[in-house]
Amino acid sequence: MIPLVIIGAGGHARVVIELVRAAGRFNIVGLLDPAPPSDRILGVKVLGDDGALADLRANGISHAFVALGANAVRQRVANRLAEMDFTRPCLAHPSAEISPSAERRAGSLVMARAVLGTEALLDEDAILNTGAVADHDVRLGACCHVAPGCALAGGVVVGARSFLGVGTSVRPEIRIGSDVVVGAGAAVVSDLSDGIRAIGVPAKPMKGV
Ligand SMILES: CC(=O)SCCNC(=O)CCNC(=O)[C@H](O)C(C)(C)COP(=O)(O)OP(=O)(O)OC[C@H]1O[C@@H](n2cnc3c(N)ncnc32)[C@H](O)[C@@H]1OP(=O)(O)O
Repeated sequence: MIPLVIIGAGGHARVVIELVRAAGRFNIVGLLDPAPPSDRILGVKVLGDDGALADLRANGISHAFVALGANAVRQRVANRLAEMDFTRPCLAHPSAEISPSAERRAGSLVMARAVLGTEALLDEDAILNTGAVADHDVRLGACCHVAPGCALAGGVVVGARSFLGVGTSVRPEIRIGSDVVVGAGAAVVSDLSDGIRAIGVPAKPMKGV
């Protein structure tokens, strides 16, 4: 078992802890969080905040995973880990369906019962959450988050740090830019440019944004 430190102690981190235990490859040595809800989360000790990273690295811990839901924050912490020469593993729940031709990059996460299809890409620190489907040739950008139950048809592209709310459906070949937010239950049937917040069926930009 490879020792692993997890950054984060919130709801997302709790799901990651259970996923790591189910996958069986890593031994969680502790969590780092500046304001944890308690000093133990699902039995894992909180060791301090990010300030503990240097000591952990010096003591031979080489693997770390960022379990923070906020996309921009996750990216910032992941960059710091990379600078400190930590390895960010790709994690996947054993019940996930990952095509042998799909590509996953450092720090990416595939939750329970999610599907990553043929020649799909899950870029660095991106999240494919519980039961979400990213079908063939989908490209999920760095630090994006596809929430539970989303359905992305073939060839969809999602840019860096974009967030697709729970149950979003996306038509084939659609391009969603970077830093986009799509509201829960939306149906995306036309391209969305960078920075847009969109809701509804069909998805339209939110008023005043
Ligand atoms: C494991 C996990 O839990 S992963 C996390 C999953 N989380 C999600 O899926 C959350 C997705 N978030 C949303 O859908 C949010 O509502 C957002 C981001 C789209 C908008 O949030 P806010 O900016 O706070 O919007 P707010 O709640 O103030 O609503 C503004 C208006 O938009 C409407 N609205 C908000 N979200 C939606 C939506 N998804 N679809 C349709 N209408 C919506 C509201 O009814 C409201 O309408 P009104 O002005 O007529 O009253």
